[in-house]
Amino acid sequence: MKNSKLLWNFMKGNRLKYIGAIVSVGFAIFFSTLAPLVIRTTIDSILGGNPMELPALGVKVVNFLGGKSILVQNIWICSLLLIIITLIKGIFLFLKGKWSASAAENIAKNMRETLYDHIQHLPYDYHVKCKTGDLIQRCTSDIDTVRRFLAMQLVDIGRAIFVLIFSITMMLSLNVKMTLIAMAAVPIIFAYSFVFFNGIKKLFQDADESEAKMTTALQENLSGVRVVRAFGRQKYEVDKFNAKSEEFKDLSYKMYALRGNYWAISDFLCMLQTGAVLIAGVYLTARGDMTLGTLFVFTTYEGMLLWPVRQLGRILSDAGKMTVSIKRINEVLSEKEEETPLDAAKPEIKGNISFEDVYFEYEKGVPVLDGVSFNIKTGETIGIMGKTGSGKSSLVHLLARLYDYNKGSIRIDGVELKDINRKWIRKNIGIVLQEPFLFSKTIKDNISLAKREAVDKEIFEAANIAAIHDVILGFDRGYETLVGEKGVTLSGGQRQRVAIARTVINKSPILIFDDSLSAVDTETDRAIRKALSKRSRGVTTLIISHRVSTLKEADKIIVLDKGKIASIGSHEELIKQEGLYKRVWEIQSSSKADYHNDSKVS
Ligand SMILES: Nc1ncnc2c1ncn2[C@@H]1O[C@H](COP(=O)(O)OP(=O)(O)OP(=O)(O)O)[C@@H](O)[C@H]1O
Repeated sequence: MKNSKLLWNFMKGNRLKYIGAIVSVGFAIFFSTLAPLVIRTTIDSILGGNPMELPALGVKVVNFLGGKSILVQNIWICSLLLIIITLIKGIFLFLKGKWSASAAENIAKNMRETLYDHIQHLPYDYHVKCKTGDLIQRCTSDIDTVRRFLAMQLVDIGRAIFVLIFSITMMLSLNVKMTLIAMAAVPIIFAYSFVFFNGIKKLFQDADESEAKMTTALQENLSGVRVVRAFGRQKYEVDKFNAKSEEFKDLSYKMYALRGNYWAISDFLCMLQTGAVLIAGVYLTARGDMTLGTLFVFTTYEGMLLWPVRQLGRILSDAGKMTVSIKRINEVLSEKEEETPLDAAKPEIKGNISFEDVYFEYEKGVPVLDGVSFNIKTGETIGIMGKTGSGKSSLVHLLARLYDYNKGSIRIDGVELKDINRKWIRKNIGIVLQEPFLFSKTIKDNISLAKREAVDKEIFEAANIAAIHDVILGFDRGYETLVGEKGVTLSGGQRQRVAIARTVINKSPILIFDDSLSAVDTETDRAIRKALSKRSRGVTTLIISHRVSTLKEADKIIVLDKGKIASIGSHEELIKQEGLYKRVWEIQSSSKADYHNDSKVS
C-alpha cells in the first residue's frame, strides 16, 4: 500500500498522460474490433445476399456512404473504410506509445533525481555502513524495472482488459454458442501463464542475483587489481570469476529452457483453441447456422484475444518484480535525512574550541569517546596521537558534525556545536580525510572542488602550500592532468597532497588533518607544515598523526587511549612523562638515529 502510494506520488504531473495513454489504447482496441465487422458486412451483405445486421450506428454509416446499392457498385468504399479504421487505430496507438513512454521517462527521471538528492542528504553514518553496489543497483536497475513496467506493461494491462471487454461483447452479440467455444481455453491459458510466470519469478531473481555477484567480482577485481597482481592472485581471481560466470550461465539457460517450454505449450493450447473455433465455426457455417462473415469475425477475434491473455500472466508476475523494486527504492527514501533546521545558528567562527566531558558511541553501550575535555584557543595547533582505534578520527568527525555526540558539550566560540547549522560548520572547517578520494577530473578541478570560483593564482598557492605545485607542473598536461578512477594515476603521497591543497584553498578558520601526512616523507611533511603555519596564522589546526616529528611543534598534544585522554601537553612536557607519547618518541628518535647511522655507513 505504502509502495503504491509512493508510485502514485511519483506519477504526479504525468497522471493525465497516463490516462490519455490508456484511453488511447481503448480507442485503438475499439477500432481493431471494428475492422472484422466491416469485413463481415462486406462478405455477408454486400458481396453476399444476406440482409444487413448492423447496430444503429452501423446503419447510419452505411446510409452516409450512400446505402447498400451504392456500396455494391463501389466495393472500394469498404476497402477505404478499412484503411481509415486502420489509420485511426494507428493514430491512437501512436498517441498511446508517445504518452506512456514520455510519462514513464518523466517518472523515472523524477525518481532518479529524488533518490540521488535524498542520498546526498543522508547522514554520513548511512554511507559508511551501506553497500555501495547495492545502492547503485537501487538507483539504476530498480528504477529501470519500474520505468519498463510503466512504459509498457501498465498500458498492456489496460490493453488486455479492453481486448477482453470489446471482443467478448461483440462476439456475444453475434453468436453466444460460438463465444463460449472461443473462450473455453482462455481461463486455462491465463491460469497456466500466471502460475508459470509466478514460478519462474524466483528463477528470474536468482539469475539477477547471480549476475550481480558476477559484476561485483569483476568490479572488485578491477578496483583491487594492484593487490591481485602484488599477491599473484590472478589464477584465483580468474577461477572465482569463472565460477560465478558458470553459475549465471546455468541459471540463464534454465530460465530460457523453461520459457521455451512455456511458449511451446501455450502455443499448443492456443492452436487447440483456434482449431476448436475453426472446426465449430466451419461446422455451423456449413449447417447454415452462421454466416461466412461471422466465421471470419470469430477467427480474427480469437487471434486478437489469445496474445494478451498469454501476456497477462507475465505482466502480473512482472508487476511483482516491479513491486520489489519500488520497495527497495522506498527503503532508501524512508531513511531519515540529516536534520538541518532552518533556524540553526550561523555564528562567525573564529576557532576557539572546547570539549567538556564529551561521550560518544556508535553502538549502544560501546563508548568510543568518554569524558573527553580540553580547550583550544584560536590559532593554536593541536596534535592528536593514540593507538589505532583509540577514537582520534571519531573526535574530529564530531567537530565536523559528521556524527553528533551523545553526552557532554562541544562549543565553538562559545556556541554549542549541535545548535550550529551543519552546512555552515562544514564550510568553516576544512578537513583532509584519512583516505582522500579524488574525482575522475583534472587536478585543477579537484583542487577547486570546494571553491568553484577560485582563480589560478589561488589554486597554485594552495598547491604550493601542499608542496605539490612543482610535481603537477612536471606532468605533461600540468594542472589539466586527468586523475584516474580513485586517483590511481597519482601516488599515495601525491593524492594526499592534492587533497590538502583542496582543503586549504578555502581558508577555513579551522583545519583538520586526519593522518593526512602519513604517505609523504618527513621532509615534505615539514615543508607543508611550515607553509601552512606561514599562510594560516590565526587558523586553529588539528593534526592527527602517529609521527612525533609531525606533532612536536604543536602547541598542545592530546594523547588518546581507548577513548579517554591519557595525557595532554606540549612535546617538552610529554617526553618527560611516562606514557605512549614518550615511548613513540623514543622509538622514532632511535630509529631515526639508526637510519642516519646506516646512511653514514653506506
Ligand atoms: N562508523 C562506525 N561504526 C561503528 N564503529 C566505528 C565506526 N567508525 C569507527 N568505529 C569504531 O570506533 C573506534 C574508534 O575508531 P576511530 O576511527 O575513531 O579510531 P582512530 O583512533 O582514528 O583509529 P586509526 O588510527 O586506525 O585511524 C574503533 O573501535 C572503530 O572500530
